[in-house]
Amino acid sequence: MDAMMSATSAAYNPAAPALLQIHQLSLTTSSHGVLRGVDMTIYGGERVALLGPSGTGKSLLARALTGILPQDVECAGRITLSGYDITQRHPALRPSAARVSMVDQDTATALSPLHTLGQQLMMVCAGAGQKGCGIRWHAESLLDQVGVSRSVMGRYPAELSGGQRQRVCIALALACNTSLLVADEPTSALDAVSQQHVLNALSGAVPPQKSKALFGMPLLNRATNNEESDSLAGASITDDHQRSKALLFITHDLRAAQQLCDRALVLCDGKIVEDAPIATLLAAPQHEVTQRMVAALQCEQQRLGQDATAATRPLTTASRTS
Ligand SMILES: Nc1ncnc2c1ncn2[C@@H]1O[C@H](COP(=O)(O)OP(=O)(O)OP(=O)(O)O)[C@@H](O)[C@H]1O
Repeated sequence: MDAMMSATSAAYNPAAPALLQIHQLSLTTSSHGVLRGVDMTIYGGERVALLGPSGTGKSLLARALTGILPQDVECAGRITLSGYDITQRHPALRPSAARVSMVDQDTATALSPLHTLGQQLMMVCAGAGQKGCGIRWHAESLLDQVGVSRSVMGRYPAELSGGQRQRVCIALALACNTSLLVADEPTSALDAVSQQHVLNALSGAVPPQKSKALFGMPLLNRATNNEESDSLAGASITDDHQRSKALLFITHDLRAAQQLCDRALVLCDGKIVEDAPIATLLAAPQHEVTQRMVAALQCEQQRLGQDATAATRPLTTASRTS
């Protein structure tokens, strides 16, 4: 029994300071080292953009978080989520608090063409513990949340637009009720209007923290005085892990990152080379790769006649347009 427990339960450290902590993560394919000692931290309530040139390993990093890496990719280092060590741990072997939901660019891999969207959503809701009539009610309320009409419940994926399908995938991710949502280029195949709907849905999926004063403050610091931290946060560290959600948004679209995220990480040559609030990163990029990305954005904005130094406009509410 003990052996079975240790095979299926991830080691838990209730004093872990962050929601997600990646320490010296290295991913090596049969041909080369993709990640070489990545360190990164995400706190509960944060919306973090992961930027970087094509082929630098952003999607592989996302797969390492979900626990489903390609077989030929070797993994070293440590990943902790909600206090659990999830390094190379299959989702089925993780406690629910340490699972990651993923929204991909390609909705075809996430949705079955043979089942209605209602069937698929209700199946996930049931798997996540909803019961009886609550299953349909919960599925429909998730569609409301991502701004898709409840009428899609009886339709098949092929009957929806790409943007609607992507938002249903966000609803599916929400149904899983995980603490970390990873969205890997969810808007790159969409037109501008659909992109905005998807960004709104993601924004509603991981709302900003209630108390801005606590935003981004490491929980470890909050915990130095337990009484004070409890009254400040209204919760213990463990409660924080359980309640707060975070978003990792992988994108090449700096404008989308600017709208949605509070902070950005830049991945290049196997490492995080820049980690800054998104407004700081756009105003004063430090690494040459970031400088190139920001220069490209400014060129595009000038071409479109927009103000290249426009302030960040974080999204706070999801639209209800279908
Ligand atoms: N299953 C695999 N087996 C071997 N190599 C792989 C595998 N998947 C990805 N790679 C390699 O890993 C590297 C990183 O790929 P990845 O898709 O993570 O990059 P990315 O930063 O997400 O790129 P993009 O921004 O273009 O999506 C690439 O060199 C890619 O060829």
